[in-house]
Amino acid sequence: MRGPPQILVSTFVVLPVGIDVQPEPHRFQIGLVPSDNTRSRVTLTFAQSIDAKIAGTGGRQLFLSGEESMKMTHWMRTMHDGIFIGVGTAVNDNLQLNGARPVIVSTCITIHPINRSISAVRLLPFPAQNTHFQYYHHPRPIGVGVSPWVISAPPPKIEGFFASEDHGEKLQRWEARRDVLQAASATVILVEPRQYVHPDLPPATSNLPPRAVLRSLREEGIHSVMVEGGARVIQSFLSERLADALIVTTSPVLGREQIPSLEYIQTELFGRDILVALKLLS
Ligand SMILES: NC(=O)C1=CN([C@@H]2O[C@H](COP(=O)(O)OP(=O)(O)OC[C@H]3O[C@@H](n4cnc5c(N)ncnc54)[C@H](O)[C@@H]3O)[C@@H](O)[C@H]2O)C=CC1
Ligand SMILES: Nc1nc(O)c(N)c(N[C@@H]2O[C@H](COP(=O)(O)O)[C@@H](O)[C@H]2O)n1
Repeated sequence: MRGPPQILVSTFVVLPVGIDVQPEPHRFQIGLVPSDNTRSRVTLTFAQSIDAKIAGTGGRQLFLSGEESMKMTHWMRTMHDGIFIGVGTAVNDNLQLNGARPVIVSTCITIHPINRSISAVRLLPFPAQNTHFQYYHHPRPIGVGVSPWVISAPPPKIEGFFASEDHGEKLQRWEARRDVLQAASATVILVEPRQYVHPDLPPATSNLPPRAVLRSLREEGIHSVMVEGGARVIQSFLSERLADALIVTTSPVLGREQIPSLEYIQTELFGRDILVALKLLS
């Protein structure tokens, strides 16, 4: 493939008049700076089935994209300064994330399976076994890894009715987890957690505030991020209207497992609609 696919050129690339598309990804400038230039620009992207699933039952990773659209996704990664995912995805998928600096958003504020772990080694399985870390430590011809950044916030001290008596312990666990990540080459970037509205109300969300996250990334020199998921990250970015562009791959499969197998027939564009034809196999 010579240069990025046309859809990415149309969406992102700003070229001076008369200049042809060049094959080196780093020569492209991402167009469309965000209106608020104190934060990184966001491309929100994910792959879904025709019944709008991005993951299988129990969060099982779905391999939705075909060869060509996965290549397109890899191209898109190289056109951004960072690839952004939630810790749910980092732990669930054995991802490579090649092409740009991976940025993982992770919080210890409320219960997450990772936070429940006691042992420092299990606090985040990501560094030890993940393919991306393996590339970083043992670069291979298919892609040299870049050490990941993890954005986090220490557990805040909650006062009032919902005060956590074990705050000291939680903080210690968070520090141990941070040390494990740093020892495995990750850079940990801190952001201010959300402020709770009232001390007598339970914390509404464990999420780190996306806008503050994007501001700190911009301060670190990340001008554009490709936000890949997972479900909760997509939801929180969309609900705060933090997407400058949206690229969605729709694959001709059904995500629901109880549906019998389907034979793929054809995909065709009708104007701006995508028509997918499938045959139900009895
Ligand atoms: N089809 C696709 O394109 C993709 C699918 N996936 C799938 O998504 C699933 C994982 O999704 P989730 O479990 O929802 O995890 P997630 O990857 O969305 O991570 C959520 C976690 O990130 C942390 N977080 C911190 N700040 C946050 C914020 N502002 N918004 C949201 N989360 C924040 C929290 O600890 C939260 O529990 C996996 O099954 C994975 O295979 C993931 C990426 C792409
Ligand atoms: N575009 C796309 N298509 C799919 O079918 C997917 N499952 C995903 N998921 C995202 O890509 C990551 C895995 O890709 P690499 O192994 O790094 O190439 C996965 O973790 C999700 O972020 N995306």
